[in-house]
Amino acid sequence: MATAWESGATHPDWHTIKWKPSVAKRHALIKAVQADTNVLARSPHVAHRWQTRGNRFVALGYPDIAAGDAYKATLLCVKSLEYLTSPSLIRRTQDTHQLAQPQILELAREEFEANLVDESRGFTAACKLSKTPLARSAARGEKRKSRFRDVEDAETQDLSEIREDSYGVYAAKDVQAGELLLLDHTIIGYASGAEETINHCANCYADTPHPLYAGCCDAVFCSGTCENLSLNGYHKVMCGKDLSWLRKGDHLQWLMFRCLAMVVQAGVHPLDHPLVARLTARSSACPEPFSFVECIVKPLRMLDTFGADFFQPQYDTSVLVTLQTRISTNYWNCGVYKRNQRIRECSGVNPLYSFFNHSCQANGKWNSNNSTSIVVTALEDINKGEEITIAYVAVQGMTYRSVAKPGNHRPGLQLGLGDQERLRQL
Ligand SMILES: C[S@@+](CC[C@H](N)C(=O)[O-])C[C@H]1O[C@@H](n2cnc3c(N)ncnc32)[C@H](O)[C@@H]1O
Repeated sequence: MATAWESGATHPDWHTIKWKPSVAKRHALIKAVQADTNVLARSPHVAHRWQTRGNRFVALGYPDIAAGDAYKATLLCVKSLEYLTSPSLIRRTQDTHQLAQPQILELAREEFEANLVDESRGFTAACKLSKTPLARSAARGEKRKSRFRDVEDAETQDLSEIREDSYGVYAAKDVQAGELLLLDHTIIGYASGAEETINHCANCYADTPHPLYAGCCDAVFCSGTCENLSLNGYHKVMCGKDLSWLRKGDHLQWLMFRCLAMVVQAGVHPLDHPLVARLTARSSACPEPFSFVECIVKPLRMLDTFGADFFQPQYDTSVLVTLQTRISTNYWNCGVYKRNQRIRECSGVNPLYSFFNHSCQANGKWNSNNSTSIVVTALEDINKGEEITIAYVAVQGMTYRSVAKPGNHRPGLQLGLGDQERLRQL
């Protein structure tokens, strides 16, 4: 169009467009179209302007002209997506969600206090949650977002000078080398290679010789714990759905899948779910690669699969990207070997394990135990009140060690007979 559009040059098509505007509305639309046309002459590469003008043409009864504008808007969107999917792009995450929820901290504390407790046998919890000075140096110069704002930590008065919001796991009692410290099941887990076994637990992927049947589909579980975690956590929204489009072996994708199923089934804002709200945010100084398909297309398709309306504000792109970043900051991954053969690769985001800080001279050791459940044991005697750290990187390799076969453990890692018995029961 060389000049501003003029009404009357062509006739409206009221056969295709059923709704006729009032005279006043028509005048307003014509003025708006002329203004749009002038703006487009100056800035022709703004997709939404073409779309807006196209919508006005539809309302005025010119669907053919509107189609041309809509097509130009589409071409511009495709072009900008090509730019946005460029592999050189990285995400500088701004984790801006406010998590001022003291109850999240309280819940995590209660979970630590209840872990491995068996009053009839006199077993008490070995771990507790407290503020840590470890991340202070890492946080220096950067204002960290508070997840547990307004919480007075009475137990850590001696650390009152610590302002950063970083937590760690501490010994709740004196523990001995080799002692079992924590058993942490999770909803957010995945294992590749598990399909080769006859039966594997649909929640934690452990080999399951005595399966419990879900009833609704052919899923089986290794224990009542996993059955509860699955059915009450995420299974209902994914049961019977076609998942063939999800790539096998892509761990982060499957962790996101479980996480989204969990928040949809719970019907809460993804970042408010207690298992997400507790996760530490990634420092904005550590950007991540961006992939249009992985970060946007797949999560939206997952939400659609679960029957969620992804146009709702709680599924905004910034929320989904934050969720993904939280997962990638807190997930663990390890290969499982049997007679030097890699038989499985497991990964997960575990609700209690995610509070352990890293040390190259760790006093604790983690093992995924051929499933997505994490077992933490003491590598040395640890005094009550000492921080329990683990090595995030499994330098020694994660060899296949069944808890039922203590001979497979490295020297110093043997579980006591009582611990083996406890693990079998859990
Ligand atoms: C899995 S979380 C560990 C728990 C975390 N401190 C919290 O408050 O939830 C991992 C994050 O903790 C911090 N962290 C863990 N070990 C650390 C260490 N040795 N020094 C500094 N920061 C550490 C880093 O911010 C890391 O991204």
